Amino acid sequence: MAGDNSKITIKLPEPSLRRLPWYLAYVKLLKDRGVEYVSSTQISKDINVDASQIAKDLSFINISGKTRVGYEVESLVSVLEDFLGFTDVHKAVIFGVGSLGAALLQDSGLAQYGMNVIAGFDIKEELAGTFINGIPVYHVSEFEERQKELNAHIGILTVPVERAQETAESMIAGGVKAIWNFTPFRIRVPKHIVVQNTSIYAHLAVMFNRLNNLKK
Ligand SMILES: NC(=O)c1ccc[n+]([C@@H]2O[C@H](COP(=O)([O-])OP(=O)(O)OC[C@H]3O[C@@H](n4cnc5c(N)ncnc54)[C@H](O)[C@@H]3O)[C@@H](O)[C@H]2O)c1
Repeated sequence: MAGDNSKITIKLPEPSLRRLPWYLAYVKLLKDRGVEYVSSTQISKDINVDASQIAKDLSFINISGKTRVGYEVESLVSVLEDFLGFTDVHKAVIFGVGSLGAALLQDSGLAQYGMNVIAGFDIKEELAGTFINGIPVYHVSEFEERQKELNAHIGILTVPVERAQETAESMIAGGVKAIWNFTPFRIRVPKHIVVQNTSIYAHLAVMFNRLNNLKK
């Protein structure tokens, strides 16, 4: 059953936290198909994660299955979305509106996961005053002033690697509390700032490595 204290108050292990969005994507599909209940065994079969692991992961959030029928799909969707913070609106700004930054501005998928990108900032004068996907792009020099109204707590970092540290610092000076870092640079930040490094290339290395192991 869904409870009302399902927000992130519990500290669950990171591997479990990483699996929760998979469960969510899967149960959302079931919901769209009109399925009412799902068991951990069924989830396990379809997404290839051990059933006992699923039951354990879901025990961290405030939902329990019913004997024989399993979890109620609709409440599982809403409890997972709520727990993962996808129903909150996190306001974000993007620094570096180049090929990656502009692609992220185009991505409507972020909003579905609770990330509302409200502005882009770049050093290129010609980008200032333009809009991508309806989102305004400003010159970086305007950040502090704009931030008074934007009040974004998340900064998405897509500047060239050699600009990463200084840009992270100006984001923090402007009130950003969490940085989603797409650059390959390991930025240094004060302890209270959350940093999430994301690289599609890091996943490539894992894939290549597994592929090579297959050949042996
Ligand atoms: N994590 C990933 O999976 C992934 C994938 C592709 C690229 N990247 C990284 O993302 C970054 C951007 O890549 P790209 O291909 O979009 O580059 P790009 O050159 O197309 O875009 C970079 C943009 O940043 C702007 N910029 C430069 N200095 C700035 C500053 N101080 N403040 C604000 N904007 C500034 C530039 O004017 C440009 O528009 C690079 O660090 C790259 O290594 C990461």
